[in-house]
Amino acid sequence: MKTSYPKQDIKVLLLEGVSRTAVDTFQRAGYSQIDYHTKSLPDDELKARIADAHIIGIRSRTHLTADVLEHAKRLIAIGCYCIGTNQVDLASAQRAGIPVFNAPYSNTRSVAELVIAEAIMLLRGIPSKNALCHRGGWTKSASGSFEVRDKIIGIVGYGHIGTQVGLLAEGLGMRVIFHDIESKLSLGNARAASSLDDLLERADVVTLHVPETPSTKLMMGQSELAKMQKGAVLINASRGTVVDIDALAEALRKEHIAGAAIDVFPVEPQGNDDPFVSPLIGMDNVILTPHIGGSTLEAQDNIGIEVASKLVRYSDNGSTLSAVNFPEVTLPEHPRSRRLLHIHRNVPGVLSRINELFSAGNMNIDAQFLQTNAEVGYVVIDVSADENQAGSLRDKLAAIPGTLRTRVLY
Ligand SMILES: NC(=O)c1ccc[n+]([C@@H]2O[C@H](COP(=O)([O-])OP(=O)(O)OC[C@H]3O[C@@H](n4cnc5c(N)ncnc54)[C@H](O)[C@@H]3O)[C@@H](O)[C@H]2O)c1
Ligand SMILES: O=C(O)CC[C@@H](O)C(=O)O
Repeated sequence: MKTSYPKQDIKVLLLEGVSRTAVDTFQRAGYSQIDYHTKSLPDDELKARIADAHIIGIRSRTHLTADVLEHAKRLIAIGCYCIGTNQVDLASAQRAGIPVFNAPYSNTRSVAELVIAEAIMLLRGIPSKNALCHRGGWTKSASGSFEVRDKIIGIVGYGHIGTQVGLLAEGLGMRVIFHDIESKLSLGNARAASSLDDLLERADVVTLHVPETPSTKLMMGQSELAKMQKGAVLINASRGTVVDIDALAEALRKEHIAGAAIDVFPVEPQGNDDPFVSPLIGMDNVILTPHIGGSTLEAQDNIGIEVASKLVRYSDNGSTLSAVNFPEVTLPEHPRSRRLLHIHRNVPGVLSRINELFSAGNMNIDAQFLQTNAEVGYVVIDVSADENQAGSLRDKLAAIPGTLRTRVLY
């Protein structure tokens, strides 16, 4: 399909070693300018490269702050090749008329499998036994080792990952309780706890699956850790900001918490060559992993295709289905029409100004799609017009007060 801006001129910046399936997906769709990096970029370089990019793909290490987005003068879309989107200033992106896409389920199963494996390892006390064996020690004893069968797993955040963990845990004979701020359908025999405290007081394994938000920041602090049963274990594969890591280190030192598996940290290294620093280093009863909960080849390959396909679809067709910060519009193909995209601040009068423009030009609208949220309106207009008319329409649309962005797709 021919687009107003030739595809071969659309610059795609892919960072943090997203799967090569993303590159293949762009290439198959006719995009050839792909700037691929295996790492995240230092702030200065990120600002310099994003200034030129039309599409950017990142994982969790690249922070697209308001300041960085200020430099992104040509950017039309952002792809997070992961579930979490907390690393992007979603409100600033929206204000700039830039939709953000992610892969909401592609690594769910990978995280859930790791969590179950860690629950078994922690309840058996394997991390400490493993560490001691590596030092030439031998602790052949059942003391402090338990089956997971019939134990209670407490899931904090009963969303996509939390529910998968619950189902797998139930398959192992665990009893499942959960806490969520939303009312949730219990799967299998899972039961909602009456509160976070209730969950913490009852669970043998507490596992966290909440997003990074103001309400989850340090939600597991000193007092919450103290509410956990003595000898219980904690798993965090959500975000590093959710747990007060110093308080956790203290609870582990005091042996109130028997063990922990931590995949995410308040501060994570920028890349694989940078050092990892944490108060948990050296604790034998802690499994430390470098934010790889979702890092399986299956998950990463699927994420590469899923997010790249969403970006291609938006760039080629204007569809914003499943954007996380933007009005969602699913669009049919437009083989015989010019398609005009108009993104504006959601203030009164913009739509009537747009429609006035078309009636004044005596132009036939073949189809019109509109979706709004509190901040932004997204109108897509398919119109019978030649290339020049469409170009002049785009300029007139761009002049409407409140306009954030306009594009023409031919
Ligand atoms: N370690 C990894 O590699 C990895 C991989 C994937 C996802 N994650 C993280 O896991 C998080 C969860 O993923 P998901 O797909 O299950 O998300 P989700 O949106 O499906 O589920 C999150 C759940 O948490 C609930 N929640 C939000 N705030 C809460 C609060 N204060 N208290 C209790 N519940 C609350 C929500 O209502 C929702 O049900 C992601 O946001 C991401 O940060 C990490
Ligand atoms: O791949 C990543 O960097 C992040 C993985 C995970 O935290 C997610 O949010 O999906």
